Amino acid sequence: MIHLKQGDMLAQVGSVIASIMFVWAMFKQYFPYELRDRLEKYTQKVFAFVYPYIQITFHEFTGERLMRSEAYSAIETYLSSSSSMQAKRLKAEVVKNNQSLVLSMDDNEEVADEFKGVKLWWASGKNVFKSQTFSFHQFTDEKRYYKLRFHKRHRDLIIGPYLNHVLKEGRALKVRNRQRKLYTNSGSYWSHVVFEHPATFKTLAMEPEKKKEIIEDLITFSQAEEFYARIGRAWKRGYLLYGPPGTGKSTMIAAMANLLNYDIYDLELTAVKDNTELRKLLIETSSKSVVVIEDIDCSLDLTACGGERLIVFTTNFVEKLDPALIRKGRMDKHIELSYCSFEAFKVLAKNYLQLESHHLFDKISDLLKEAKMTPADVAEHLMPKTVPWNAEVCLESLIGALETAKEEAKLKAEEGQREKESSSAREEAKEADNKGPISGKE
Ligand SMILES: Nc1ncnc2c1ncn2[C@@H]1O[C@H](COP(=O)(O)OP(=O)(O)OP(=O)(O)O)[C@@H](O)[C@H]1O
Ligand SMILES: [Mg+2]
Repeated sequence: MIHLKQGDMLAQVGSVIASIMFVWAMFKQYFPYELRDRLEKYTQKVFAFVYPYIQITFHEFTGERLMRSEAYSAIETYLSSSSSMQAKRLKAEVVKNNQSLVLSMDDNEEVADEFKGVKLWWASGKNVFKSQTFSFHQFTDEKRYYKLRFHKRHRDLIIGPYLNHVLKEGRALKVRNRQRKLYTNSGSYWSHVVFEHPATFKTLAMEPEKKKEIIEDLITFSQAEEFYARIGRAWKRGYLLYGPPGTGKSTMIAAMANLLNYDIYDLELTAVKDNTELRKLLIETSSKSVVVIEDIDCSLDLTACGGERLIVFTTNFVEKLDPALIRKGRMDKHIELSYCSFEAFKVLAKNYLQLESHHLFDKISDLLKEAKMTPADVAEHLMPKTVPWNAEVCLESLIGALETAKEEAKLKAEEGQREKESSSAREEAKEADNKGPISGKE
């Protein structure tokens, strides 16, 4: 209703203006210059009083090559949040691989916005051009735009802080809505697929304290653009994830990317010929991304890529890595992923079995202290095995496997002990042998 009224009012103002223009043209022909000049100034004042609004138009396509304007698309995204509440006609677009729907206002709609107590209006519209290229081919060209209208007394607030706020919010929303990508390299070229990994920190089996610390570190990094600029360091952070196979290193990388809404570049070093190729690949990575280098075993020059990147290395054998490679600055944060603890088991039990407690938990807690089992193996026992599904069967199966693992570990330890004893006995006998003939000679 409000929008219609505003439209009517504008139409009326328009016809009044047209009449004034006509009378003014007649007047200019018949009256002396001084009088005209004074009257012109006066009418401008009256005009500004009658219509005290400023309008700014943002066209969809700009520049000589008619590129889609970044400002237009940021405004479109920004308005999508308020327009879905206010506008009556909306356009729908599906993003994030058919998972979410983004609504934006349709042509010739108007929505109001408020900034620091000041009200302003955004209207969408389009110009339609018809062009005849061939005798029987007619093209219709539509050029869309947004028009921002506000009272002229708020000029400074709107042109400066408000428009900055709109562009910033719009870009941030776009990042949140975008479909993320998983890049892999074959040789020195990246190719990508849609990145859709369900892992989150919530489902990652790990001690809650350790998890919290990592999440805080990641979020602090992602918000630290100004800090890095101030201290004069590139906005990058290196993580080293180490631990045996199946302890969740790759899962954690997916959870990191999901937490920060970053793309993933999975760098396959064996496919890279030399440093020039490596540099090319790194330069081509985009910001807001995790560059992953799995099973790192050699030093690398990673100075080539720009800011807002996490670089994550993984290894199964941290003790074999060159200390120069893992020093802070290259790998700022070292995270150990290890065999399943009871805390980590509880996360898995909650995710897989929706169990917070169970009478078998105490037994499992004791067994996990004595038997080493990776979260991947524990998770395997918690997968549904019977129809109907039964949590106790899963827990019993895990207990059985833990007991076997404990037994094996015990046997291995005993065997190790026996080996040690027999080798020291051999050493002693050898020593005695060596001593024997010498003492005989004496
Ligand atoms: N900490 C964990 N939390 C939740 N699930 C886990 C965890 N660790 C392993 N898993 C499960 O086990 C599977 C294998 O784990 P993942 O690939 O992350 O191990 P990894 O440490 O990267 O092993 P590798 O050293 O062989 O690359 C995952 O798909 C996941 O389902
Ligand atoms: Mg892995």
